[in-house]
Amino acid sequence: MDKLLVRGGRTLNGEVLISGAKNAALPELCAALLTDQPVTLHNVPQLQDVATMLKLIRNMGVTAERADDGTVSLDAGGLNNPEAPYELVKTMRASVLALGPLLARFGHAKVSLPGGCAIGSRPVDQHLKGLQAMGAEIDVDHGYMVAKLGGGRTRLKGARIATDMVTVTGTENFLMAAALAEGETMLENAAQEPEIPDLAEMLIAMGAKIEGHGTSRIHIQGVERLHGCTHKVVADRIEAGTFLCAVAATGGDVFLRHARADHLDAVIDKLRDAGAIVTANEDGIRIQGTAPAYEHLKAQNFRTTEYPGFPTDMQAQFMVLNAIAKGASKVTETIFENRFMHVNELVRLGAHIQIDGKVAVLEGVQKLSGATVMATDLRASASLVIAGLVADGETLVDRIYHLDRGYDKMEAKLRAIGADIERVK
Ligand SMILES: CC(=O)N[C@H]1[C@@H](OP(=O)(O)OP(=O)(O)OC[C@H]2O[C@@H](n3ccc(=O)[nH]c3=O)[C@H](O)[C@@H]2O)O[C@H](CO)[C@@H](O)[C@@H]1O
Ligand SMILES: C=C(OP(=O)(O)O)C(=O)O
Repeated sequence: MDKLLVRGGRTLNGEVLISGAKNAALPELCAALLTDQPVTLHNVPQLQDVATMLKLIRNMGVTAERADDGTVSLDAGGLNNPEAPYELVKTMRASVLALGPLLARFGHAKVSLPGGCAIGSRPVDQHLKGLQAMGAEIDVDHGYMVAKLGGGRTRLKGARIATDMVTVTGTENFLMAAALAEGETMLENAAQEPEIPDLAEMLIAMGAKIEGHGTSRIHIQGVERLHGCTHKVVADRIEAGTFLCAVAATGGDVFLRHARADHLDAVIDKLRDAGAIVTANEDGIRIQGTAPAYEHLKAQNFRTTEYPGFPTDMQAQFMVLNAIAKGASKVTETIFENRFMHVNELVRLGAHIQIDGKVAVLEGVQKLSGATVMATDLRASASLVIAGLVADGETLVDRIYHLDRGYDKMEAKLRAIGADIERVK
């Protein structure tokens, strides 16, 4: 099993090219299932999750080709097996995004329940509730969501859907389903994460009628057919945020080309409050920091919330900064019930952190010391890599298959800006 060996103590300098967003590419690959015409996606990141999603849709009968420049050409004209088997779904929760499009185009679908994962139980009850409001009959049978249209219908019907909480993939499933439904759909309490408007723009390019995307109320007027399109996947704000935290931690001067500062306001505000220098233009974001963090950064309290609040997907990475910055801080996780799995590993590196329910209480330390640590989920893995970059001596991060699920060539990008990091068996 691959591991990452990091030797800490180097500052980072230079330029990093930020890839397309995992959390936009995955729903957008599923959106191609809505039409029998060719769809081309540019800027698709090279990730394990994308490989899994391509496997999943090819298994349905979709033709999907990937070029080295990040272009993926899809043709769901021959889709004849609207099914997502457990073997593929179990490694990637985003497979639930196949349900809305399959149901909308074929009137039936069979998608394995994704199950829980390290960060929490992650139920899909809201997805089911919303699709049922649109006229779907969904049974859970032998671990599968078996969905069909009820009442002799040939298409889903528009509906008003108000979810109990803000759900990102739920909003995406409803957007895709409603695009081909009969009549109007109003999504209340919709997610506003930048990946939602990016998906909506792709659907509009396919002929969908959508208004209000990027706000909490999205209106969709269903159409009978969608056509092919070409779309460029938005830049990955979480990859960019991860590099921002890495450079703030190690010190240095790095430009993140293609990163969107307007998608990272909450994180950039906290970085500036901590003492890092962050500037941005339309080409990307520049961060400048000075080592050691303990002398130049002030720890920040923060609380994860839905966009535009502080993203839960940045909580673990920013926590490393608090662990090595001067002062006490509190980090509150409000989205997932079990997203502090990195804390014990950071403590093994010398961090002072205690967990009290949803709150992690930290006291900054002057230095971390390298050790073997275990990655438990995607962003926890990234936080351990950042910790390794500043720790004394060698840090070996085990189980990095979690990292490979969502970061495009992370160690190569870090090495190019001066990190001492290598992949070992
Ligand atoms: C592929 C993708 O885009 N993943 C992102 C997406 O996950 P995902 O879309 O799975 O996360 P949600 O926004 O749905 O989850 C938010 C909260 O709602 C709960 N919930 C959600 C749906 C439901 O039917 N029932 C329910 O109880 C979840 O357990 C969680 O506590 O948004 C999360 C929150 O920003 C991010 O961490 C993930 O990186
Ligand atoms: C939790 C994440 O992803 P997923 O929803 O794919 O598990 C993430 O990107 O941090």
